Amino acid sequence: MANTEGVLIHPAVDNGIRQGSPDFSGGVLSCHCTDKPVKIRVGAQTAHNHVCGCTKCWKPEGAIFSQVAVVSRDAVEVLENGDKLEIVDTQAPIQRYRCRDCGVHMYGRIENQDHPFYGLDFVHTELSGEQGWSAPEFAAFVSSVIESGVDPSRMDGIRGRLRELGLHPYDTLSPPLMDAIATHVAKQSASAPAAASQNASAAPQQETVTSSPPPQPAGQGESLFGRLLSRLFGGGQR
Ligand SMILES: N[C@@H](CCC(=O)N[C@@H](CS)C(=O)NCC(=O)O)C(=O)O
Ligand SMILES: [Zn+2]
Repeated sequence: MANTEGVLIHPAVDNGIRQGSPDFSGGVLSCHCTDKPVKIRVGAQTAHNHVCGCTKCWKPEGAIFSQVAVVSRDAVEVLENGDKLEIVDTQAPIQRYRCRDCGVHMYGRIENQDHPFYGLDFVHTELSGEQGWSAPEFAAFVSSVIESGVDPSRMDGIRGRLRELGLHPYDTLSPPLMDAIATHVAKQSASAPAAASQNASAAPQQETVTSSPPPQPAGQGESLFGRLLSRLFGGGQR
């Protein structure tokens, strides 16, 4: 049994997980600026809340995981000081809007309509004073915390603590989300022109989900899973 004593994940979960309210219908997120804070209305309950260990998602000071959930992009509205928002990485599949003064990420948006999660924005509900937001359900990209400087020897304790909290640790996303992504990619592959997938000497196909990874020529041995990861997350295989 791993020693989980003193392992901190994120302030929103370290003292136990607060359940969401079924009738909760949203609130206002504020950045950390005391002067002219950016304010965003999220006008609906969130879904698929989780803690994420990747290096891209915003984490509060000292936390090794972020807490991030999705909501329909139609429910997200910039209320105040939107002129302070800047996109962290315009090439990333998720365009994260941060306050240029305090660095807090206010929302992440997918502009590529072929992305499996198009239509959903990513938000950090801890930025709101309201209670009732959907509770975190699992831990994603757990091994990625090593990329942020966590010593690999701590991983047993971190995974053990996540399990104690009821946040099952995954090194990508949870199985239902990975299945949804794979279903989307499989449908796209099935509807692609037959000639493109049958002719190994054909020109490389354009990537349809993310803009960042170089397109892979059909028939050069890359697995469906590899294509899925690079299309979704915009990098190489992990
Ligand atoms: N190991 C990588 C994983 C990054 C990653 O794939 N993050 C996921 C979860 S947030 C993603 O969807 N990335 C898309 C993006 O950052 O736009 C890291 O930690 O930087
Ligand atoms: Zn992440």
